[in-house]
Amino acid sequence: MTVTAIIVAAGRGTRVGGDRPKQYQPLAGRAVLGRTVAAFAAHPAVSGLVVVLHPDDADLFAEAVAGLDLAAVTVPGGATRDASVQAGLMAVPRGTTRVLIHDGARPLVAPALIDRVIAALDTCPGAAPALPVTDALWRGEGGRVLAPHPREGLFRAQTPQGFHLDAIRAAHAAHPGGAADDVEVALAAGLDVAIVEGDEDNLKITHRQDFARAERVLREKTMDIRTGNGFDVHAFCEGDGVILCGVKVPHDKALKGHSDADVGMHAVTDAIYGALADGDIGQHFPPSDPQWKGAASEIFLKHAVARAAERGYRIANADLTLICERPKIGPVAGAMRAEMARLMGIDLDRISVKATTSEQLGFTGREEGIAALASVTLVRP
Ligand SMILES: Nc1ccn([C@@H]2O[C@H](COP(=O)(O)OP(=O)(O)OP(=O)(O)O)[C@@H](O)[C@H]2O)c(=O)n1
Ligand SMILES: C[C@](O)(CO)[C@H](O)COP(=O)(O)O
Repeated sequence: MTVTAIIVAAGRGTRVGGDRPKQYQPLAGRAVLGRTVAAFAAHPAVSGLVVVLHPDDADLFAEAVAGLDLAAVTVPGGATRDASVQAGLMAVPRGTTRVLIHDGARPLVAPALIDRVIAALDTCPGAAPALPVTDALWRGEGGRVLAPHPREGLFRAQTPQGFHLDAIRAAHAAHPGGAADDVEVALAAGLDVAIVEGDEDNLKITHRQDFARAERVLREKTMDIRTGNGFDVHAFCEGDGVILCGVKVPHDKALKGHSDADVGMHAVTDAIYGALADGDIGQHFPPSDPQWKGAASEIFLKHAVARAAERGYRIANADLTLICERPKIGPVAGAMRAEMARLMGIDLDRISVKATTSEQLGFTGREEGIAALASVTLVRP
């Protein structure tokens, strides 16, 4: 079984309008047709690709698929959709036994939907995705409802519509033309067509507002949640206080470091870089660089927060644990949270600062320094 996808894209997109046909207009930064072609090119069960183009669109097509490693045949389409499908059917590579006929204007087709159509062709000469009609239906005229229309047994047809090649070629050859889709052509030839489960996201860009709908779907699909962790240690030295989370805490020692040695803020900063897979503080602010000597650590934190925002992430929450016998953190934890929330531009209930001793064990137990451990979650909606 060798499957070829035929993507029909020779229409003019008159209902959408614009300076170029809808399939060449950008959808979240990438041409509609570039997305459609990429979906089939990446599908492991699809070995051939035929794209049916309007004769005027060669340059637009080249631009739409630039950067894709594509082995596609392109052919000129006709004046109607079914004429374009017929042109595609004549151009499929030798050895093709099954074809998937798909609208170039349906860029959000999912691999699982393609799988369902291909699987159904094992037992039927035709298979197409569809969704049952769930709204009530009426017939209407002149802005008035004439009568309800029964919706039982009604489906909304989608593509790709799959067929055994010889059967659909013969069906198209015998059809007078004017069919809405290839299932209509197949049925006219007496072919059996299986209905497979469609997908609400597999919408067809038909009107201008469909771009906004498709962008919403894409945003949902690209939602990203990341977590990062950070760990830091600073040793005590002579002094009269430490800076923790931007708050000066009185103590009989200070923390030693190239910057202000704010161990808590460093751990949170590294957790943000970690979630972004974007290195660590030492990489962005090398200790060998004298300009960071004694620097306030909020410079580092604000840098990491800005890097996250640039990539479209917001900070969902940060959780910091300070490990030390002294100074006591409880009395100043509220002030630390408030300062961290201010610096990170997040609500107070998204930042936690807590502390533990190490039961007098290890270097923190011997009061040689403070350790800090942080987790951060980033969300890109
Ligand atoms: N002569 C045609 C007409 C349509 N199509 C393709 O068939 C698919 C479904 O058609 P439709 O959404 O109606 O696209 P257009 O014909 O371009 O839209 P309009 O009717 O608004 O002009 C589209 O991918 C379209 O490019 C085609 O290849 N050849
Ligand atoms: C083939 C099709 O996508 C099935 O829903 C649809 O019929 C083609 O688009 P058109 O707007 O009907 O031309």
